[in-house]
Amino acid sequence: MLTKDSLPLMIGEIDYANAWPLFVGLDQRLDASELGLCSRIPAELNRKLREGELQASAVSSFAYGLNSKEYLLLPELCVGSEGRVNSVMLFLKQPIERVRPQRIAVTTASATSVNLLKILMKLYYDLDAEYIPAEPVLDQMLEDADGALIIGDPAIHASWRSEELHIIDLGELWHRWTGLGMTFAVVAVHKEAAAAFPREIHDLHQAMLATKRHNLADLTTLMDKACDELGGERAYWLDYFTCLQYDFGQKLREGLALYFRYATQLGLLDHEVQLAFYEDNSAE
Ligand SMILES: C=C(O[C@@H]1C=C(C(=O)O)C=C[C@H]1O)C(=O)O
Repeated sequence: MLTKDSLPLMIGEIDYANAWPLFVGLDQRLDASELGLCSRIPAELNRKLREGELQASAVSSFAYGLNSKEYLLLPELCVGSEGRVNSVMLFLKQPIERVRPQRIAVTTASATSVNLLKILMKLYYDLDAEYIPAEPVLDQMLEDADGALIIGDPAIHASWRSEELHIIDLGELWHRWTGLGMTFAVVAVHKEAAAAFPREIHDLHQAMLATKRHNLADLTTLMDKACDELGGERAYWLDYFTCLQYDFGQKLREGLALYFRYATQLGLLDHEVQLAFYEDNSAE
């Protein structure tokens, strides 16, 4: 049970550049006695939120689907794309039109993208592959597989040095197939935390919206940080942060609802998922 001793609430931050617009500078907008941040890869955040070590977190959209009865979505916040995402990519030794991959190594960091890959392989390509969970190290993954799914910063680095490989950008393929956006990550809050700490969750939501607006209004800070910490050119990062979408608009919500329907149809989820949003009652 959550009590006043539960403060500060712990909030999960995705440890990849794709989530920076929602998190860079966020700590300065939070009261540290109310809210603290914990930065991890998505799979760890998914687990920590489920087990109650975190009260709210950016998580894989698929993790929201698994636990949708316990979670609420914070409105107007997500990591998605309507087209190329540039960091959720399948690296293939042979073009898929020529050789159908039988064994695909998939990063253990992801939940959304691994299941998106399964959906695309089955329903778009009519292909039953074997999926082998693996650390996201391209060369190792390809030692014993026809393809490798990698997400986040490791995918960006892999894409810079994979000339001989054939790359499928999953955001782009999803958009070409469905005409919709794809939502890779959402910000979910435990229903119990939203009920017990309405003011703190209100503050978190407002701080994240303000952080997002500030970071996207001028991408200079994020581009410089990315060049310093991850390498590459400013032009690359300008394109990267411009392709990504953070507002969870209609095309991304519709895309996510369709993704959940396909996941249920294929038995990747054992229930239907409705998107349920947090409503700010903090003023009552
Ligand atoms: C856009 C991306 O989305 C990420 C993909 C996730 C997943 O597949 O579970 C989780 C969080 C997102 O930040 C990326 O990895 O680059």
